Amino acid sequence: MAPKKLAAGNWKMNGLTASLAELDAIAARENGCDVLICPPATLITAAVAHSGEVAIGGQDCHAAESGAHTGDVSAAMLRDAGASHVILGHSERRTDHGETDGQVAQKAIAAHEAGLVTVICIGETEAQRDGGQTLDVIATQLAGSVPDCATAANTVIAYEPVWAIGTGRTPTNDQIAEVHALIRETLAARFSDGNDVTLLYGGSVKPGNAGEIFDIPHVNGALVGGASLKAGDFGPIIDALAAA
Ligand SMILES: O=C(CO)COP(=O)(O)O
Repeated sequence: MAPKKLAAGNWKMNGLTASLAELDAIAARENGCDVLICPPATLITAAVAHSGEVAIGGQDCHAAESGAHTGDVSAAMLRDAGASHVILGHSERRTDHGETDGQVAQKAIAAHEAGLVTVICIGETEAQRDGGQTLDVIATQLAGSVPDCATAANTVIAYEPVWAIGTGRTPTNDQIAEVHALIRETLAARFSDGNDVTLLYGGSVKPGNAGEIFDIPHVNGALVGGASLKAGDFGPIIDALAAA
């Protein structure tokens, strides 16, 4: 089995009911590869009714099944709302909420138990890249954030350099290739089906740079923020992936 291609959109804290028109437009296309949209939790149930072949995911979940965790959402709740995927360990959660690799792994275990596919995010800060620590950071985050129950069927890894998110800056193709090769090598050594895990790149992916990024070895798709909010931007990214 080869890794599946996946075009994933992370709407972050954007989207009201009216935004589902964008999802309708994506669902109505001939997409030619797997597509996932992760709207805010408030929209998941409504999004599922609009999604057609497009998968719907959450943006985070709690590691516990239920309990006194005001404001949090469990993996079972996401599943119950119709989600099939959940993003975990996004750098905005690692930075804003102090999430650690160990916590991300616990959430991933809970998500897999609930039957969700996890999209586990890793990536270096600008200071870490400037300090020559990128590959060490990636290796540490992979070892700590990806649980032993991960398989190619229940896990997707997204490499998102923190300094490339929402900035319009992207690493060079060689820099992306170097990190993706390390991720592939690490997963292949640790998991029997590690060669089949879908690997995404994320950070300022746009219609204009998507084709070039999808030609990089071991890049099987993208996790797209801003450009996933409008079907007119996300559609050409999906097409570039389908054509890659
Ligand atoms: O963080 C991201 C996706 O999770 C990337 O965001 P942008 O595509 O807006 O840079």
